[in-house]
Amino acid sequence: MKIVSIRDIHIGEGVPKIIVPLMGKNIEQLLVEIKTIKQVTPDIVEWRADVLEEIENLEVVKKTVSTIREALFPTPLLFTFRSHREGGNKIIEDAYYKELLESIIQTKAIDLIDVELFFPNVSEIVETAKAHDIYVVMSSHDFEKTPVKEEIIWRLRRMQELGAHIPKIAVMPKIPTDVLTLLDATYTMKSLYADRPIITMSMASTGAISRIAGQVFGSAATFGAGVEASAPGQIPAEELRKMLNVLHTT
Ligand SMILES: O=C1C[C@@](O)(C(=O)O)C[C@@H](O)[C@@H]1O
Repeated sequence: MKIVSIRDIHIGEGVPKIIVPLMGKNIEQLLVEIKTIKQVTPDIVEWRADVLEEIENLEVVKKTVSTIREALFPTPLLFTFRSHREGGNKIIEDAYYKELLESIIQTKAIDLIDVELFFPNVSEIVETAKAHDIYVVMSSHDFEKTPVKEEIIWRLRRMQELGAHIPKIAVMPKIPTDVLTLLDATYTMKSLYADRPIITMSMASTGAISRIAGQVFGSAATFGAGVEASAPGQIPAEELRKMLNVLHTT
């Protein structure tokens, strides 16, 4: 089992790591948000760059990422541009998605980068990330439903084949047993196929249980809300920490 280590954070070992999203629309908002979320001592911070007003201005994005980096260091930083088709905030051209991700990788101001499984040319972005020692969190989101167990496992295994350091999937439950499907797929993946950490979650309040049960079923990290949630069902990071500690120690 490969552990993903960034300074003193070891993903894939011990209690699931708490990832807190940054949702500011501009640098001023982001800096205020950083001050607040530092109080909950996140293990990792995710910058949801698709929320940034000036996302189409590459120079602004690069400047913003280095400001965030400076304000947060040594906390590991995950850069995410969530595409509109997977629940994100902005529609951009595929060519710009690639250019954006590769430019941010080249700044080396981040530790991890989210790359969507269903994006064309994902292998090229993975190669660029690896060449710059940036970890790839490959992701897939289904905001409409929970795919069947085999499909969830197929996607996670495909991410592994494509060289992701951390495969990740988020799905929406329609009924409580959909949450069981996600947990079952997670456990099977973890026990039979995964040779590296994976992250899984079932969204909305029905799925919230999956956000605290990672250590039991095999999800190595969990997203907890800081100032603003980035997906439905996220538990505030402070509460999440307490819940994980209770489950870990008993
Ligand atoms: O992929 C994910 C998971 C997520 O969608 C969630 O459900 O917590 C939140 C996103 O910010 C993150 O990029």
